Amino acid sequence: MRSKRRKDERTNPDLVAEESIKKNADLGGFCVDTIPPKGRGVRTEVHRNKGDFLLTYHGELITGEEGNKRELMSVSVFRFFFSFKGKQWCIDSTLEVKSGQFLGRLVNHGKGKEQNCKMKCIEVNKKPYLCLFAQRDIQTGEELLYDYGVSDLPWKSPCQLLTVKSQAV
Ligand SMILES: C[S@@+](CC[C@H](N)C(=O)[O-])C[C@H]1O[C@@H](n2cnc3c(N)ncnc32)[C@H](O)[C@@H]1O
Repeated sequence: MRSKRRKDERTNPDLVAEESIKKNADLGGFCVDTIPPKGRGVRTEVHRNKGDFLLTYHGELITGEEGNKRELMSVSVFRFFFSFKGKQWCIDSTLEVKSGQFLGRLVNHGKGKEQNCKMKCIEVNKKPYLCLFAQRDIQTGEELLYDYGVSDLPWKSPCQLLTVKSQAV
């Protein structure tokens, strides 16, 4: 009975995520790569099974209101807004010095067929944490991609495309 429980703890993705959060360290087996035109991105160095816990979106947990104030002062692509228990929250992962060794913040956006993982909020010690889980099996070397869930992605707007085009001429 006890050994079955231990096995469940090793394989239950939510418990693996909780352990990683408590250890304050990423799981191994991921690497950062430069993936034009996205900049840095994260690849898995080992095969991942559907449902596996992958990485946390590490950063400073602040209220949504505080996150909006910071956005007004300086826009950052490293602020993740979400709701938890009826309140708006933000994880601010802007500072490389504080969050730089954690790779979840570097995972790029992908939608539809290219998306292979999903961000989920889990509660640990009454606090919300954002965690990425595999949405399907992910092959060794694949880039991790999840849907940011935002409609106005700046690099997709016509304005941005025009700028890129005029620079290239
Ligand atoms: C949270 S950061 C991800 C890490 C980032 N690529 C870097 O090098 O620091 C989000 C930013 O990555 C870039 N990005 C993410 N997904 C992208 C995509 N599918 N196509 C182009 N750029 C993307 C955009 O510049 C976006 O503002």
